[in-house]
Amino acid sequence: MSKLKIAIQKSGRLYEESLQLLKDCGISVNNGKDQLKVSVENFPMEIMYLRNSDIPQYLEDGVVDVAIVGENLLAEKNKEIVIVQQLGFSKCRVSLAVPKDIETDNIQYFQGKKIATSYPNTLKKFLSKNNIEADIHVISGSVEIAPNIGLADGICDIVSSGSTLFKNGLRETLTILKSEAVLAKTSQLSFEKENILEKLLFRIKAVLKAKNSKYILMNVPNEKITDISNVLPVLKSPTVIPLAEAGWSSIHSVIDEERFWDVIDELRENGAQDILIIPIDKMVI
Ligand SMILES: Nc1ncnc2c1ncn2[C@@H]1O[C@H](COP(=O)(O)OP(=O)(O)OP(=O)(O)O)[C@@H](O)[C@H]1O
Ligand SMILES: O=P(O)(O)OC[C@H]1O[C@H](OP(=O)(O)OP(=O)(O)O)[C@H](O)[C@@H]1O
Ligand SMILES: [Mg+2]
Repeated sequence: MSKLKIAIQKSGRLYEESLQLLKDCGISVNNGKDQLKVSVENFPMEIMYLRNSDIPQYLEDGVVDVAIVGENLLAEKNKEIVIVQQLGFSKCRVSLAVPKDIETDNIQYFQGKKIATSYPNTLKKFLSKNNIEADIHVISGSVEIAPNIGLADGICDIVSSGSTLFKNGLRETLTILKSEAVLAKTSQLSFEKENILEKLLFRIKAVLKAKNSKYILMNVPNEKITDISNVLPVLKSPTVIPLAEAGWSSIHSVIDEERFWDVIDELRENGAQDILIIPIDKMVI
């Protein structure tokens, strides 16, 4: 029987959440120490631990079938790879930055300048789209140090919280692209493997949907049930259960994580009491 070969990062920014996602999908991973290839007992899958930067090539060659990788890296390597699902973690951006005493955010600043980066293709594409000619200096890490040691006038690198830029006296000026972890696949997957991928994707979607939603329940006077139901963004219609105390009901529903503070204010204004918000483990709709 076929097994889907999935690559995840061996160590680094993507490792923990990639592994956690697979575990949340019910895939039991028995990590042997320093084992780079692990088989899974309860799902037709084999896991390979690889360097993030090597993954696009392995995907293009079909050495691995699918992988969890940074979207920015796929943009940089520009290979024949299909993004199957955005995963919502390791969010960052690839940006240009300059020493903090340079006041302009104008891209013209970079005309004829030297820029250090680990993402030369992304940078080249962006500069040529904006008719800027610059001298690109490729380094593989610690890019933020380059202006301080006289290696470059600016940098192009990953920014997340911005603290690395700040600590190195730099300032973000222009964002080139936004990135998050994605599930990507090789362009030549067999029918059998596509089926396994479908099953995996079904589970991933249930996990992601649950992560972004909360179960909400509250007590409501019966005459307010309609008002409250109109406020709640529901899947179908809310569940209404009578309480032992006459004239009161308990309303249950699901709301988006992002919206719940706004909704809670409206619910209270409409007479809801004893509001509970509970995390959801999986959500299949
Ligand atoms: N500070 C950050 N915050 C959030 N996401 C990040 C951050 N830095 C990197 N990433 C994302 O995580 C991915 C992996 O980054 P990481 O630094 O762990 O590995 P790497 O240096 O690209 O690779 P390798 O595994 O080849 O050593 C990046 O491609 C990017 O998408
Ligand atoms: O905006 P921040 O939250 O400070 O994050 C940005 C930093 O994170 C990444 O480096 P990482 O720590 O992964 O080290 P690396 O260069 O060794 O990959 C990236 O290359 C930046 O240097
Ligand atoms: Mg890094």
